[in-house]
Amino acid sequence: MSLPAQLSEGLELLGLTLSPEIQARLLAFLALIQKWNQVHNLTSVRSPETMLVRHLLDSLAVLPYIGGPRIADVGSGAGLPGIPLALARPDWHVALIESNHKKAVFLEQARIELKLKNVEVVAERVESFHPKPEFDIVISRAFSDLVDFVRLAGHLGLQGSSGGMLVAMKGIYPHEELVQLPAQFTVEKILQVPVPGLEAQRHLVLIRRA
Ligand SMILES: C[S@@+](CC[C@H](N)C(=O)[O-])C[C@H]1O[C@@H](n2cnc3c(N)ncnc32)[C@H](O)[C@@H]1O
Repeated sequence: MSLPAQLSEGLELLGLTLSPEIQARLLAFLALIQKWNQVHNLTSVRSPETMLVRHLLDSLAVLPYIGGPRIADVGSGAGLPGIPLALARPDWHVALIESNHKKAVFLEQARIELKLKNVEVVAERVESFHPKPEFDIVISRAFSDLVDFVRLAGHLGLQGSSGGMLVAMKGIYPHEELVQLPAQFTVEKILQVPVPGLEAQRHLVLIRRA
């Protein structure tokens, strides 16, 4: 199956309707990661078909469970899940927070090449970033355990009265990490999210201030 056909089938299975133009831009993002991967090690995933599942569909699978309009992607790496979310929801503002210089340069290049007007690249450590207003959703994938996530990034969305939420994208159900969560945070929901073509499990942990 061609890559565009694989993407449109995956989106259909996720129940997402994205225009042909947005689908083409999602594939352009994958092509950009592949190009940079030849020189810089942005991701260990090499095949475009596997990247499509593990990077695009996995990122987009969270869409039904989150709302905008202000999203922070903590430890964004190659822009995951932030860039697919920004492409799929042009009316949201997405901040990609990444402390590694080489990866932040890639993110800036992706922002320019993909003409992502709704993306901001924050090339610093998340704990030093104190934006106003806060974010509605603070999301991370493969960033840290839950305790460090709330410790380092909680201030981005849970300080004020805005009712922000932290969303951790986890693999298997994170029993041990949940037990260690400080009492000032409460787990609102844990959802098992199916990702088309992904064998591994994906859980979303939704956290609010207690
Ligand atoms: C394992 S990668 C995950 C990247 C991406 N989220 C993904 O799922 O492919 C974790 C990223 O977090 C970044 N990172 C680690 N500590 C950070 C911090 N304190 N502030 C911002 N970024 C950080 C690292 O540079 C790295 O790119």
